[in-house]
Amino acid sequence: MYKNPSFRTPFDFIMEKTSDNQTERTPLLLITAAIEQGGRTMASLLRKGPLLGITGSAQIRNVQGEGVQTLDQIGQETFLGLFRRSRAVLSVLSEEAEMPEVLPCDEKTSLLVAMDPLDGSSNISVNAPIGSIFSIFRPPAPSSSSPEGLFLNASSPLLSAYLLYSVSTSLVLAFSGETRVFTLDPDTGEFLGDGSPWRFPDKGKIYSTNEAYLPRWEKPLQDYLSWIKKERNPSMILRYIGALVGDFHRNLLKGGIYLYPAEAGEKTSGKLRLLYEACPMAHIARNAGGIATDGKQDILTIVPRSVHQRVPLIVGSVDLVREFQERTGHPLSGL
Ligand SMILES: O=P(O)(O)OC[C@H]1O[C@](O)(COP(=O)(O)O)[C@@H](O)[C@@H]1O
Ligand SMILES: [Mg+2]
Repeated sequence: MYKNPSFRTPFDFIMEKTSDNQTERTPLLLITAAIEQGGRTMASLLRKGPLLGITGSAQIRNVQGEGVQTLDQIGQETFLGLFRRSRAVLSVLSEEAEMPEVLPCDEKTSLLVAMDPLDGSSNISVNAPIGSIFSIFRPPAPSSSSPEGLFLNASSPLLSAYLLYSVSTSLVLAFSGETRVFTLDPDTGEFLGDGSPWRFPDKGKIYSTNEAYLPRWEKPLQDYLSWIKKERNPSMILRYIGALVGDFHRNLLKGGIYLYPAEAGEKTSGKLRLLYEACPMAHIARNAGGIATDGKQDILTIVPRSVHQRVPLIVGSVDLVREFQERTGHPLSGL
């Protein structure tokens, strides 16, 4: 198969961006390689899906009380095993485990990984897009705190990534001021991209949200949705996949805004988890010229109170998120 010689790999990206940061180069390369390997494994399993009997429920509930799918478990074991073997990860926090797991590591500069190994679980059984999400943090100094303390005191992500398993498998990496998009070549196993930074396009017109929950939203949010539908000029269109990775990716490529706000009742802090869903998407958005907020505050400035903390998330193109903030009464300052 013809390979465009100008294609670049995640390895090239990290090498280029760490030319003046040799200390973190090795752990970042090892961690990125683990994410790529996990992506290849997951994509290859997903190609056969129901034929392998892996698209059903595992008949258990996770620490958050949510039903666990077989693929949630496979994702957890796959990525955890790869991070363990990398010996570059000090601790892994996962949606699928109550406490962060401390791993054996060689590197003096080992890093922290927070992950949602399988995002969009409800899409598995219907063969719709799903993903895996990662944020990589520097451990706080001194790094002798408890496993949870490591994550609660870490600063904003150093590198963020997601894998999207869909018509093809995409790997999106945000690091050092750039967001880059790579595609898995299933023949060679390489993730390849054109080497250019990705920016949210101007003038996006997509909004993505589960409108079924609108009756439980705060009034300013309901008014914003009503304004989008009846008055906004130019008008917008609704697209919702129901997997954060898929919805975010479409909006990143086409321009749009994703909303999962707080709700009255059970989801007073929203649904998405700060450290391994909202934070990585906020970091990827920021590196692509976008913004993320919980409605009042930039997601990247929120200091976590617990490792599985949930937050409302509004993320996307800068103009659309600013417009949302202005119309709901919390204009973002300094962004
Ligand atoms: O069904 P809802 O409430 O719209 O939820 C969809 C959201 O829930 C999630 O699926 C949560 O992900 P998990 O599969 O990792 O639990 C998000 O990816 C997605 O945006
Ligand atoms: Mg998720």
